[in-house]
Amino acid sequence: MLSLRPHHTTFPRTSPWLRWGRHAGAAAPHCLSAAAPALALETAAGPGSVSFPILVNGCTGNMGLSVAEAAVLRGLHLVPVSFSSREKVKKTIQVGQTDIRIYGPSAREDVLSSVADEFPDVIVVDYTAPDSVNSNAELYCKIGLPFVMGTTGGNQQLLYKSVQDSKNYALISPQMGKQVVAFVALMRIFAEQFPGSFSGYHLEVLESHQASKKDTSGTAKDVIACFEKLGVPYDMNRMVKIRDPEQQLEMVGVPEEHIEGHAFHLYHLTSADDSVSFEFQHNVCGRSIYAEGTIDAAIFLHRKVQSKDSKRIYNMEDVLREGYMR
Ligand SMILES: NC(=O)C1=CN([C@@H]2O[C@H](COP(=O)(O)OP(=O)(O)OC[C@H]3O[C@@H](n4cnc5c(N)ncnc54)[C@H](OP(=O)(O)O)[C@@H]3O)[C@@H](O)[C@H]2O)C=CC1
Ligand SMILES: O=C(O)C1=N[C@H](C(=O)O)C[C@H](O)C1
Repeated sequence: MLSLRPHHTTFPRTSPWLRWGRHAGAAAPHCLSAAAPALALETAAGPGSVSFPILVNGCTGNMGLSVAEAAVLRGLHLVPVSFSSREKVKKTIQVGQTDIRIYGPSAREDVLSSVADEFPDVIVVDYTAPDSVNSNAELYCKIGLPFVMGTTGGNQQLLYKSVQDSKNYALISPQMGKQVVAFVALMRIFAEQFPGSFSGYHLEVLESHQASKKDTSGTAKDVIACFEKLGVPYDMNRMVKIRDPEQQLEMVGVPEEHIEGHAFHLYHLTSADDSVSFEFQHNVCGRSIYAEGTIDAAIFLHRKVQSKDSKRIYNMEDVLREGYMR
């Protein structure tokens, strides 16, 4: 059975990708082709450690909740509000000692304006859904709330334009896992140093995520852009996106306990005459790598805002370059 487990150590006689393609590729599913907020804050900051208010949008979801929990553990003040795409949501979510009240879309602007007044040094973190990236970002920019955008998708060009035009501060990255960010940076440098060096090669890309993931991997798109600079054209429609839990267990080798939260990526390059092949993988189980990276990103952005840095838009590579790699 094909296994792409992260700790896979034996060198396969044929590449996992080829075996996968032969047995599974054809069957792979083409899943994608208002009221003022309560102000009680929680902090566990020790003496000397940095602390500031953080508002996590998307706390009803997996990443939002993980980031809120990580924020409390890192001693940040969790602002007790978050939002939902649903109007009729009457809900609070408990994170540590804090009850986070969930508001519907129509309350967003009033609640966020109150937050901006009450917590002038707040950093917003967004882990919502691809179709809310642009409207959320526009609102943060309108109110002047610095934000970390972890949500993937949306119109990325428009996202950058909204921040540029408003002169707001933002850190935007489809990948917050610092070691994965370092890998993508390496691929970018590789492509810049040796453009066209893989001309004539053929690329196959596979990504597997939990069934609830709505979009194509934003990280895979960034890595593919590097392969294109290396001389390998790629049609995004060819990407194999696995969202079916059974296939993930049996063919991808995702551990059962991580079917609901994993991100496995495989890039396979073959020379025109099939005599040479390269393979790159990054396989993540769970979400802690992203939650930790997001808190580092928020701390980084908070420092930039406080120091009134002239640069306003950042990514995770900026965070790593300033010493947050660990
Ligand atoms: N940058 C990175 O490193 C990572 C990025 N991601 C990205 O983060 C995003 C979220 O992922 P994940 O947490 O797994 O997804 P989930 O589906 O688990 O959670 C998303 C949550 O967003 C809420 N939501 C949807 N629309 C809105 C809106 N307009 N305003 C406020 N809340 C909204 C939904 O709640 P409701 O139904 O109540 O509206 C839902 O609970 C995805 O784009 C994913 O690709 C994920 C992991 C790492
Ligand atoms: O939705 C996810 O889970 C993930 N999304 C990000 C992406 O689309 O690149 C990062 C990681 O793959 C997990």
